[in-house]
Amino acid sequence: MINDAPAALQLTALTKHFGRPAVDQLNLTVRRGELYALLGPNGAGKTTTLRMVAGLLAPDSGKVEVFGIDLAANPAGAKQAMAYLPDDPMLYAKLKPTEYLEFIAGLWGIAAADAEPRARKLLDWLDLTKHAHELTEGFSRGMKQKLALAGALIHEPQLLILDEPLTGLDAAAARQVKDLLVDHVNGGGTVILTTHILEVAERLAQRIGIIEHGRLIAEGTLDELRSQAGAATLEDVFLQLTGQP
Ligand SMILES: Nc1ncnc2c1ncn2[C@@H]1O[C@H](COP(=O)(O)OP(=O)(O)OP(=O)(O)O)[C@@H](O)[C@H]1O
Repeated sequence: MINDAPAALQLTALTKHFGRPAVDQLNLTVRRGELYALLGPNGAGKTTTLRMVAGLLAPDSGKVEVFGIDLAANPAGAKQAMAYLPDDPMLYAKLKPTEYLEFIAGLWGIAAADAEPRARKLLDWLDLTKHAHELTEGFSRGMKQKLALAGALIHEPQLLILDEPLTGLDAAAARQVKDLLVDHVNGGGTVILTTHILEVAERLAQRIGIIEHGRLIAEGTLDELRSQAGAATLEDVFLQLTGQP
């Protein structure tokens, strides 16, 4: 049962101000084996939250724990267990996908003999094998997004943290990425993602959190959210809770 599973990610009173609060005393738990969708209007604090979880932005206060490891006390240990895919991933234009993945694997200290089959499997999975020998500078946005995802997965992290992973992907690419995420969770892994595509949250997430002004204003399964709000669809729940017309 997911509800009884230990926490993969635990945020306690996480806070970040940029002049005004972007993330405000945020408490959030994602259980092991869960796909958790974090929704919120523009500027709600989703990306700021994920960047703090990934260790790219220091919180003003509060705590991030990844599988019980305190990110501030043991950043290397916490980061080993997770992967972060930003919404505008950076690739190296002059590398080919295989070279890129081997380079990232090298940063994680993965031996070439282990990295090579993993890279091959990921490229295959994301339908990039036919582009394996092309420079990434010629890649479309969707191809770059998929390669960045492969790079995030190369060290076989248990926790995937994904900021808008499906934006800009065509239907086939979106399906590949969704299948990969579902597969990760079915294999015992954990995913937290942000999305503005409510259908993605409805179809993929075991639990959904809605954040506004840096605070969690609702959380639950799709059915729980619908019945709490007395609304028929997630879109109705979302617009009702975030006070949008
Ligand atoms: N580096 C920064 N400097 C100043 N303000 C920032 C910075 N990063 C984020 N903010 C502010 O923090 C707030 C939260 O932004 P954040 O990007 O986390 O929102 P979001 O929920 O991811 O929004 P979106 O859905 O539009 O991507 C916003 O008011 C934003 O302007």
